[in-house]
Amino acid sequence: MGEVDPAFIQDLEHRPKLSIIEAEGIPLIDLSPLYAPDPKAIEGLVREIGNACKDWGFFQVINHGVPLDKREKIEIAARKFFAQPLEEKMKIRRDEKNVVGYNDTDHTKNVRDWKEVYDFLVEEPILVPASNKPGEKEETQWFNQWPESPPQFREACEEYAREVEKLALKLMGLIALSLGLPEDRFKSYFKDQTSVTRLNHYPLCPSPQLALGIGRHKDSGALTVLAQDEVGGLEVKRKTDGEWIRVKPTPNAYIINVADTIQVWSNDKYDSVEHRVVVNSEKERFSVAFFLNPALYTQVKPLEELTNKQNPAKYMPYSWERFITHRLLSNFKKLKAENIQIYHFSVLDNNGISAS
Ligand SMILES: O=C(O)CCC(=O)C(=O)O
Ligand SMILES: [Fe+2]
Repeated sequence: MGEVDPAFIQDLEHRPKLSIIEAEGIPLIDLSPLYAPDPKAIEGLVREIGNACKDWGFFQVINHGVPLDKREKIEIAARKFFAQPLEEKMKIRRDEKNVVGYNDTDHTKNVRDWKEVYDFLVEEPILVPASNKPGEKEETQWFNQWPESPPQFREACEEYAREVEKLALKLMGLIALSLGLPEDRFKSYFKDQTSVTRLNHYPLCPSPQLALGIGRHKDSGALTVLAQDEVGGLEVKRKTDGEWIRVKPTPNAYIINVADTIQVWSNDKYDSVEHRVVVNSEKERFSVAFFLNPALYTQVKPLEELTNKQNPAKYMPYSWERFITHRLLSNFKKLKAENIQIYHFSVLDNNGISAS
């Protein structure tokens, strides 16, 4: 990636501003009560999590229980992997058959992102329909594609994902409690999870005012656990006024965001919030995102306990299989139409995609 190809250039309204607003407001939550259970402390924590989900859709956590050495190991492995020549990385490139692996041509809302990524499934293989055509009968399996080098890359990735998965599931328990539900309310959805871990590399960009590392978007799963390095660049759209707020790097903290599936389960009590990544011309940036996704056979719909006559379901049920296959099979190329979104299943705003 040298000069800025027009494919990367954002429309004027989406270009990053030169002035940065750093996020004082994004809550920093101490999870230590989880590990020294005192019922009173957990109550306070649940309240904090609920408020953060409602007000921001984003928060950072410290004392989260993920060992620092696992994070350091995957960060080193990621740097070594991305530092290899392109032809080496292209050996494990993602395509319509192998939906996880390396890619350097992701588009978000039809503009190319200034980044390269490596994805792997947390549980594999996953048995899926061979295409996202309606009525597809043929099945195929999704597998991880591991690079030959650097050595210990696979081990670093797998160990990291196991630890972050525990944190993600604990957070789902706290979120359930914050919605007035039993702690294990969401547990069964993740028994056969389709979670993905993504290594992101944002190279130096000669024109950071024109392009974005990843354009504005919402994550589609349940929640995301993100490790960003010390460079910074993640921006969150503040709910109160729509301003883009920079999330300040906090050493060894994780950034958590509510994603689309929680928005639907909670019947819009918690929103999935837009975010994006600004790149820079002096420092390359790395991040690791763990997307906690439900099982393929999940029918995503507002939880019955959270809906009633006064507050009817705002979404029609939709199949996670359909949603994720659509996203994974299309996210590496320019689309003619907008990608699948939860509002396509909104009861009020259904513009034609049937919820099968
Ligand atoms: O790199 C980051 O800080 C965020 C990446 C992100 O939002 C994503 O991969 O969905
Ligand atoms: Fe994201």
